[in-house]
Amino acid sequence: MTLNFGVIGTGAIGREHIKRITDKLSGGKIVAVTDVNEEAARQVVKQYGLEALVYPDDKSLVNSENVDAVLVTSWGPAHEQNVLNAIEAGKYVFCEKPLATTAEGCRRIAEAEMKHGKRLVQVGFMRRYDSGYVQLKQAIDRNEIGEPLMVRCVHRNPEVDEKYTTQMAVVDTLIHEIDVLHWLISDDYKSVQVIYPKKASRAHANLKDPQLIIMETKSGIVIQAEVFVNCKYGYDIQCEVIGEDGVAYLPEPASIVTRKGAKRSTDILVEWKDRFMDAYDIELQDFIDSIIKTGQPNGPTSWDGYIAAVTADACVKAQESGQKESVDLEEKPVFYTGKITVQ
Ligand SMILES: NC(=O)c1ccc[n+]([C@@H]2O[C@H](COP(=O)([O-])OP(=O)(O)OC[C@H]3O[C@@H](n4cnc5c(N)ncnc54)[C@H](O)[C@@H]3O)[C@@H](O)[C@H]2O)c1
Ligand SMILES: O[C@H]1[C@H](O)[C@@H](O)[C@H](O)[C@@H](O)[C@H]1O
Repeated sequence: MTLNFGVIGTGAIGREHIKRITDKLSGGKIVAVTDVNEEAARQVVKQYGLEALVYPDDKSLVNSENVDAVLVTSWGPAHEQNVLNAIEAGKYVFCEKPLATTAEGCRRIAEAEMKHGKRLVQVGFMRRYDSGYVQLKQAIDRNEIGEPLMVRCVHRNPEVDEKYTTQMAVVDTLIHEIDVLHWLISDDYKSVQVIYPKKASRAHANLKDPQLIIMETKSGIVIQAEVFVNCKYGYDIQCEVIGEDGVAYLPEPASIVTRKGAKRSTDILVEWKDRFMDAYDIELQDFIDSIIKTGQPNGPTSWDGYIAAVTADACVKAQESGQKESVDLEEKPVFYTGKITVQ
């Protein structure tokens, strides 16, 4: 069986996913595309030689009989409606982060999915598929460093444009750590706090950058996460888990080491799409395979999207208040507690 995809949003990551489904992965085919900029969608069909129709809007694409699964790679504020339309049509959906820009929006998606009665949605939290994070989780789960006490992590981008706001440091960037860390340490967030260090001179006038976010979990683990989106030197993701008996580090991407001119050096990546290239491949292949084999997606759920959004909302509140803010999560519905096994 082939899973026929309709893509909403043919911008940067939309094109990346279209390329990987077409050229690298198995079991999926792009049959429909749409973008508010229709010309951009036409261009993508031409550029990648797709046998795909261009639809005038997301609703007509979602309702097309040819489309089995919808790939949502539009701007964040459009995601909620895109996903709700897909659920209403009974279609599978792979939605890039954020699932919705508010916790209420994620809740509405989870309600609609539960009402449908079967899992349809997977959220693009690709770090759970990154081999480095997977190894780190295995080390923690095998008790190799003892009980985790603290986590230190870094999320640095070389630069951002003028549209990037102080809030986006949380809802667009930290959201990856918010998702992957509670999965990594199998704990829930209790409170968050945001500290603004001295502002980087390269950050534009309205952007507070860098930011230090402190998150405390229910069991008392303290996480220090740095977001610095004008670091200039590269795209740098670091994570260090400090346990009772030892410390475990997220592996650095493989790179050759050179010795030259009295220096020993390794490269640092610059683009986000290169840093998690394999993880994007694996997450989308898992989406395709699990649907074909089990009739349901297997990866991060709408409820994971909801947890991330509630935590992000608390961080935004903390950005404004300067105080510690609580993370108030509803209890996970039974619908989202099971794990599907892909043979
Ligand atoms: N997982 C990751 O690491 C990762 C990386 C990059 C982007 N993203 C997420 O993917 C999404 C897209 O990001 P991007 O960098 O590709 O942005 P982008 O601006 O390059 O592309 C977005 C595209 O969506 C189109 N669009 C917007 N609203 C639409 C709508 N309602 N219907 C149809 N088309 C619409 C735009 O015209 C644009 O072509 C964002 O939510 C972003 O956070 C995730
Ligand atoms: O949308 C991008 C993407 O999610 C990257 O992984 C992150 O590093 C950037 O900060 C964000 O703007």
